[in-house]
Amino acid sequence: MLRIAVPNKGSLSGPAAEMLHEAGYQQRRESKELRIVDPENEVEFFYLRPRDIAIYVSSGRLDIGITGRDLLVDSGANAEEILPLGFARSTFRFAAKPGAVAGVEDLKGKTVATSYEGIVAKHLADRGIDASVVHLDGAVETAIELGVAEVIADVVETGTSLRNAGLEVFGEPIMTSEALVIRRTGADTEEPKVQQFLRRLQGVLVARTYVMMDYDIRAEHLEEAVAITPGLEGPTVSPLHNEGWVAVRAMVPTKEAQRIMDDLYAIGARAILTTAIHACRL
Ligand SMILES: Nc1ncnc2c1ncn2[C@@H]1O[C@H](COP(=O)(O)OP(=O)(O)OP(=O)(O)O)[C@@H](O)[C@H]1O
Ligand SMILES: O=P(O)(O)OC[C@H]1O[C@H](OP(=O)(O)OP(=O)(O)O)[C@H](O)[C@@H]1O
Ligand SMILES: [Mg+2]
Repeated sequence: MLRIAVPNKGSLSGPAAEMLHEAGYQQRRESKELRIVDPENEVEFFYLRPRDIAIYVSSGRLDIGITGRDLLVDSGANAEEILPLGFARSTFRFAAKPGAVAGVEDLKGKTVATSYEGIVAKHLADRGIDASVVHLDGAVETAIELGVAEVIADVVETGTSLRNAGLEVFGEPIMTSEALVIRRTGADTEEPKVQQFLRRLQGVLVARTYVMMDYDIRAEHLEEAVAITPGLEGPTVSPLHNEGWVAVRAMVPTKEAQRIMDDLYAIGARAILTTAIHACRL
């Protein structure tokens, strides 16, 4: 039975459970449940604190975990990312009162508050900057107002929390993060059960990012049309009853669907339709 760690709280937990559900796995019904068995898929899910997941996976007791890249790096655990999942996207950045700090080189002798001590201490050490790091559990933005630190390093998504606290980012992002599937470093990812799990999640990712596009076009414009919609392995082309015309079917990225429809229309395609993909195995 495959043993998988899933975040039990915070920004990762809802989207992770939703993705697993879309991939056909049973998920817990109550937020207090700490583990469930999905006998049909031969998987056991453990609901753990996101921060602890890399540690469990590195111990080898759990086969796979879902966590954030920033949490993985911060933990220093012996685990590696095997599939990025595209949600909980964020950057990790320094911030301070406007004008208080010119750049990272200015941090010498200052105090930095953060919940990600591992990332910050390494970032400073790599640059030979001697600054103090204070660990706080959360709501780090308030640390400056309350005099605990001059600088913070925290997760930034929209920047709203920083703005509300009257703070500004400075320097380059320390890292960019998103949710990941992780595995113990060096563990065999070719194992059939692991591969099946990854293929299912990849199916969800593809279904979320692609739509199926169908259209009719005169055969003499087919090559031009195929250049616009190359599909994954190549589009399906079928003859139409109406001589001189063909029907084309190809997957296209959802974000580009409207632009692609305009381009196809411009070269003479008609009856251009898109349909959602509910599940897929590439
Ligand atoms: N506002 C956000 N937008 C996107 N991702 C976020 C956001 N806040 C946290 N994350 C990501 O979620 C993960 C942190 O999960 P965790 O559950 O510890 O934090 P949280 O969502 O801040 O929850 P908590 O309420 O426990 O602080 C990290 O990978 C982080 O990058
Ligand atoms: O840039 P934004 O869109 O504002 O998002 C970033 C904020 O979201 C998270 O906070 P959370 O609500 O989890 O509280 P926490 O600081 O206590 O973890 C994170 O720690 C930032 O504070
Ligand atoms: Mg938080």
